[in-house]
Amino acid sequence: MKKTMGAFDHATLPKTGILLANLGTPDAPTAKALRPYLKQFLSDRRVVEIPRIIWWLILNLIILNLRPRKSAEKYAQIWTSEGSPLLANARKQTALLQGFLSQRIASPYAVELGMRYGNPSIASAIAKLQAQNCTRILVFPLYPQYAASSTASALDAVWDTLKQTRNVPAIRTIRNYHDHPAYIKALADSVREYWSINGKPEKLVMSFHGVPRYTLDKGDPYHCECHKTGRLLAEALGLSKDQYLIAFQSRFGKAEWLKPYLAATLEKLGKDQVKRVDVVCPGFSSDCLETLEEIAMEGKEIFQHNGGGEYHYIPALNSRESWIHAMYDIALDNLHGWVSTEWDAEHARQEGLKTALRAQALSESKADV
Ligand SMILES: C=CC1=C(C)c2cc3[nH]c(cc4nc(cc5[nH]c(cc1n2)c(C)c5CCC(=O)O)C(CCC(=O)O)=C4C)c(C)c3C=C
Ligand SMILES: [Fe+2]
Ligand SMILES: [Fe+2]
Repeated sequence: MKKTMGAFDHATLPKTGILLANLGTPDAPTAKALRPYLKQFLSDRRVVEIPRIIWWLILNLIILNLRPRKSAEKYAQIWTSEGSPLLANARKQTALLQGFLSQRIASPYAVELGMRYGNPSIASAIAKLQAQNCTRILVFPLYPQYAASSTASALDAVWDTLKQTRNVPAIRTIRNYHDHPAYIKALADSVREYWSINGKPEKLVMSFHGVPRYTLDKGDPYHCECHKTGRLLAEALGLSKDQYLIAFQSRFGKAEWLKPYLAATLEKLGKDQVKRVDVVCPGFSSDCLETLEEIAMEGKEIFQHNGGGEYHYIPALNSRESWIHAMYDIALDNLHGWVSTEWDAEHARQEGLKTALRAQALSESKADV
């Protein structure tokens, strides 16, 4: 009989898998590639919560006819020789974390990247981890602040995949790390480094991806977690309350989203003739369409069109060493009992396990089934 992915095998040692989960991106900056990506994204009930029939009509009759072309034009402006910045950055983070862990974790482990929408899918990442005999998986969403539309949606994709799996691994999930000291330090380091090269602004704007206002009313902690990250980053940078602002970007649709909107904030700062504004996006672990086009290009246009002075976008954490270090710290906080950092003890444990497995396989191969 054909064995399924991740099928039990007596003779192999179990590993711990780390599944880095991010949002995903289209395969190409074209309307043809944008259509299935947007269809998958915007059909997610965690992302759009309005009644299905009404939304089905709006999505299929209006949005999927107009948005793919418009979004493709935006993606074309930020696409690189390595493809989508979000995917290229997430791949680098995966490889760097894998390398970083190899110097610190003595137990067998594997790291894979899965995207909630598009490729490589979360299902393909889980299949790769299971093929490497990972019997335990830590799901690490690359969203520091929890939102149902990002974090919970990534977890939905994990459960949906596991529903179709016989030999389900043990699962742990990281809910958030908006106030983790290593994450805040990585953010503060990146801003300080930017300022040491480019000088300081009159105002620092911390811009987070928006979500509909009703999600806050229904109990989503995202708004509060963004504010806490903002406050901790300001404290780490020694900023007073009048030196920084928190705003929310990327409003989608007609409903009210979290306020203040970034566009209105930049418009006001421009009208107030602020001499220099820097914008940082602490919620995005990788640069992507939302930072490189909406913040670095559109934001600059809004600020300066309204009379503002210099405008700087401070890059996302991407593959900064302090961020890879923070990813390691956050992962390790959630891997207690699953991995060891003590090489000699772990080596002895692995040798013992191998011997026990060999003996067990031998005795079971002799036993009647
Ligand atoms: C913090 C992370 C994110 C949350 C929360 C989030 C919510 C959310 N997004 C949309 C609609 C769109 N977002 C789009 C792009 C996009 N969104 C995030 C992150 C979060 N979204 C990222 C990192 C990106 C960029 C992806 C890339 O390829 O670079 C898009 C697609 C682009 C476009 O057509 O504008 C849409 C659409 C909603 C409705 C929502 C919460 C309800
Ligand atoms: Fe989004
Ligand atoms: Fe956007």
